[in-house]
Amino acid sequence: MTTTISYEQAKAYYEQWGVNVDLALKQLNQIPISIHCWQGDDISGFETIKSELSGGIDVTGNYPGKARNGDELRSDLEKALSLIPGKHRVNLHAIYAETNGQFVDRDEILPEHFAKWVDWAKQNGLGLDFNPTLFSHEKANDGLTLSHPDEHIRQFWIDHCIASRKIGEYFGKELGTPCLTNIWIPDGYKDIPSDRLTPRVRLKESLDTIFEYKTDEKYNIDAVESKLFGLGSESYVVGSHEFYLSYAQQNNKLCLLDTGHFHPTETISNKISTMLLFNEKVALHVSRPVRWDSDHVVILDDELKEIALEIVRNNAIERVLIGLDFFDASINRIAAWIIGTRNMIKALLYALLIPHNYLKELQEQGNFTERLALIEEFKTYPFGAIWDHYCEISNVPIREKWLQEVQIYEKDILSKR
Ligand SMILES: C[C@H](O)[C@H](O)[C@@H](O)C(=O)CO
Ligand SMILES: [Mn+2]
Repeated sequence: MTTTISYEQAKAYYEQWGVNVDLALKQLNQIPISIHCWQGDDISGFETIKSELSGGIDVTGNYPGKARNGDELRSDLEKALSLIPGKHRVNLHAIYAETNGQFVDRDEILPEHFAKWVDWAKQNGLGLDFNPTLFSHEKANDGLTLSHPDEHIRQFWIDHCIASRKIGEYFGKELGTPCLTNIWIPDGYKDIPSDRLTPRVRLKESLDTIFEYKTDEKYNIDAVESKLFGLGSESYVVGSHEFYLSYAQQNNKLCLLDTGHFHPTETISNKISTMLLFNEKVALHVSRPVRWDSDHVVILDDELKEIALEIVRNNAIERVLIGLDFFDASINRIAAWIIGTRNMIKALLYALLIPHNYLKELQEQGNFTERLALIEEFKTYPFGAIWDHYCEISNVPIREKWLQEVQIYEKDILSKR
């Protein structure tokens, strides 16, 4: 069934307001979303000595068919990518190194351990992003890494982060698109600390040492990700938002905002404009916190739309690097990727179809009645027909038709694992 007629009608509704729908679709097509590989295997990774998931994060659910190795994970990602419109990126963690069964500790990982990912990314026209993994390891068992009182443990994680940035640089060189290498650490305390400063002094020193090793920004971009609390670090997290906001500013690094890493009613949409005013770029981990940093699959809710509106109306499409960060093991993992990523793209399309200049003018004039009336009316404009058209011209299934393909893949592939 074609959607052309309803698309033309829908387009006319938006064009009345001066919205150039064809241009919006072109812009949308150029926004890469960095899709996190770890939804595909519940953040297990491929290390020869596997540790339990730690770091104050948790994956719940036991849906069958999770990827057990690189080939399976790449095949699952390919399936998901084939059902998502646009050209995107894949975000890896260090635990996804492939070492041919040899034990390689985290401080010794090398670009060659990611050669299969790079070959695959080349074949599929994808960019790669990267994260050192400072959890699920015996040297992170007490929940402390770069701020650890023991200098040998700190050094181990410093070496891991430097090794990771070299891998990021290798990705950027090989793939012709810079890799975002993002450092997140779990460090914190369950109970009220007697000293908040000393661990932060150590974290700052560790980061300074990590960044003393210079990478070429053409190939590798560094980011630091904050957090408010985790499981077991409810009272204090060393790498708080203020810590990294200040660190990133002072050291010309990107500050990464994860939507699940703030107080439950605090939104990151309200932070983007300020951060854009004082920083060249901002990075995001879009997730969905339900009561806590639960990393539920991203849905098309008000906050997601508001994030997209902030990116689009502030002309910041190239300045906000959008990554996803959710993990749900209670549903088909490929469907999880598709639902979350399609929702992120839908939110961006929604934002691209709003007459922002007119709404901004209304605000300047103090015409809050018309501002509210239009914002609300645009919510029920025929957005779905434009989305369907975008899927159609992108050669991916429209509406829920992608689900059949996932069900077939589940029957043929996942159920046999
Ligand atoms: C896998 C983690 O979600 C990730 O590294 C980090 O970005 C995070 O958000 C921890 O809560
Ligand atoms: Mn995150």
